[in-house]
Amino acid sequence: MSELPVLISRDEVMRFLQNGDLIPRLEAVLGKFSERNNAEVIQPLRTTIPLQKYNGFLGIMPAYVAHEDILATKMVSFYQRDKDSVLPAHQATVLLFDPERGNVTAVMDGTVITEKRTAAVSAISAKLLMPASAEVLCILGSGPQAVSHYEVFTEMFSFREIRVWSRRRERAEQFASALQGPVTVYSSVKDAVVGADVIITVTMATEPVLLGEWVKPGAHVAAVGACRPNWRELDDALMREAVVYVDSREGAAAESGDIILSGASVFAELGEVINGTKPAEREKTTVFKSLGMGIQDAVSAKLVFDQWKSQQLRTNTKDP
Ligand SMILES: NC(=O)C1=CN([C@@H]2O[C@H](COP(=O)(O)OP(=O)(O)OC[C@H]3O[C@@H](n4cnc5c(N)ncnc54)[C@H](O)[C@@H]3O)[C@@H](O)[C@H]2O)C=CC1
Ligand SMILES: O=C([O-])C1=[NH+]CCC1
Repeated sequence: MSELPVLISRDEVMRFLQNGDLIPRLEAVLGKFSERNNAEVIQPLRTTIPLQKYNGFLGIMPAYVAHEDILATKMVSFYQRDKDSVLPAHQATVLLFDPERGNVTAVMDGTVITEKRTAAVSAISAKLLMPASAEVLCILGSGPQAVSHYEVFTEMFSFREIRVWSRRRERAEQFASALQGPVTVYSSVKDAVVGADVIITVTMATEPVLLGEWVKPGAHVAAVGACRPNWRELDDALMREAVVYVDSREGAAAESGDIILSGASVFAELGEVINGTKPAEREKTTVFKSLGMGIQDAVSAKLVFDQWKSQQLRTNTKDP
């Protein structure tokens, strides 16, 4: 009989998942994924169940990463909430398996994993694609993804100015006052993005909020929202003018309204740039269209579990 799985809480995931450890693992697995060797990385397209009655979805994201021997599945629910709703938009759980025996070894909070690994992947895109002299960062949206993006972007890069816009100004103000450093709140998207070198879109919009005519030539856009084939965050002009990078070509072709509805062509996967098989067109306007991948959750969950086990070992050796 297999042992019962351990339960790893939100606070523990927060403590164990540090960007410095996470980013190299994400880069490695994105590179492996783009090699398209099915014996190395297996990640079917996300299965998404619509919950029409509640204006939401349940996404199921299994993955196997052979070089690290990680088998995991994330289940993530996401909802279009009313402006005044206090319910969270996203909640997730990750199951980590023993790939040899087939039993679940750990059940852990996946909400923090989703927040941190998504932001870390956007930071990898910026490291590769943003202009060399990027000074102004603009964040559109003020939810948990805005917070995790702010955290990793300020940890990894140094910006002279950071701007935020949100659908409700008071939410943007709350976001700005809860953070460590100075952030300027804008009431209009146009004013927020004009002149920005890096723009992160982390909204729940279903229609374009960011227009190409406002985007500075050579800027880098990390487009993180709009994960349904009929949802948009960016307009056709931006999608067609920019060099478009994605996390997964298959995922983008099936799920990204910004790509499907604009007819934009995908230039490369981030993993191809990491592998050196496609160039990073830093001097051009670039869009990284992120949708999220099960392999990103799998490597994050393994890192959390390894840290959890090390902590258990330290505690047990202290208390004979
Ligand atoms: N690419 C990826 O791997 C992942 C993407 N996401 C996506 O990132 C986005 C942000 O996630 P959270 O911060 O958790 O969401 P959230 O719902 O907590 O925050 C979303 C923000 O968008 C704003 N917003 C909502 N509807 C809008 C509209 N129609 N127009 C403009 N702004 C609007 C809200 O006011 C809020 O500031 C979502 O689209 C989510 O699905 C989330 C997880 C992973
Ligand atoms: O990768 C992910 O977990 C998600 N992408 C869009 C909504 C949730």
